[in-house]
Amino acid sequence: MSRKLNLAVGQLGPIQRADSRASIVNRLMEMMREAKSRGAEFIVFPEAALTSFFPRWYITDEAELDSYYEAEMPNPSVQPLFDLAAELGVGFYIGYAELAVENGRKRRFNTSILVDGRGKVVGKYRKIHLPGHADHEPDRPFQNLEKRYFENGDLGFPVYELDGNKVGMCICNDRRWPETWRVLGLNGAELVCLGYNTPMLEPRTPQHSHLTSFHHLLSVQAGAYQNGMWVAAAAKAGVEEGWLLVAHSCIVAPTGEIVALTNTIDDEVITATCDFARNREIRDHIFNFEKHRQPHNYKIIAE
Ligand SMILES: NC(=O)N[C@@H](C(=O)O)c1ccc(O)cc1
Repeated sequence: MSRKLNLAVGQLGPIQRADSRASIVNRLMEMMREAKSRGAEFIVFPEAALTSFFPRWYITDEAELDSYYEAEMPNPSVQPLFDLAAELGVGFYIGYAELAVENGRKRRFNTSILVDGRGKVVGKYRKIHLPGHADHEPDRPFQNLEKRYFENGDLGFPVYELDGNKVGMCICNDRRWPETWRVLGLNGAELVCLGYNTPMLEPRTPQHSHLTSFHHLLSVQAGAYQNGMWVAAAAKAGVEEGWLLVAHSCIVAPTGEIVALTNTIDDEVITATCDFARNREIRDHIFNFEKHRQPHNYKIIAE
């Protein structure tokens, strides 16, 4: 019998600046309960799922900036979500802004974790491709200051054993880069979890704004197909602090087919059964890496 995972994606509607961590954690818990009632064993939540997407603002006050980060994970405000995961036996992926102190230095990362069905953290990823800019650009309608507020991730693209399945992670802008998916594929991922906050308006290339959803799905479907992996992609969607974020959270099969897709811009749960035998249909044939890859011709992409 093939190995299967009943999977959910928990799309979040917007989080406004004034929303408390407790109210957000309640929304996540409600979606986790719904996922469980629909038979799911694992749920994927968005990038920066505990706060409004603060890189849209130029923040000069350090204490204010720190208030968007988690210095520990779990911490008292998110502990109820971990407790519920253990109670229901539902693991999860979640993104958050991480504040770490390493060798006496404050470090900031755009981070995600994998939590198993016992409520235990089994893996961490720090976003590698940071979009945007490091300096205030006052002519923009909103900022995209990820290069100011985060360091590039330093953990590579690890793949973790999670309740018997091989699971990798990436975050938002990472999905646009084929290298992300290929490295995860080479590392053995069977399922990749992805959270994102993507504004519909492209301030520097407004002629692409109507393509935002297309580019999102194009990237995720290509990543899944070209590496024979399942992908679960969770948006923070809807009108957040006045700006519309793309929705279209989805579960994509190793064939590149969308098997579940949200149809709102609010909190919404979608589910699908991942049959890991389907990965082999791709990886044993059209994308059989051992047989068909030609890495000596690819050196330029890693230089
Ligand atoms: N959180 C992210 O990485 N978001 C980026 C993305 O979706 O690639 C993104 C894209 C366009 C923007 O104008 C701002 C941010």
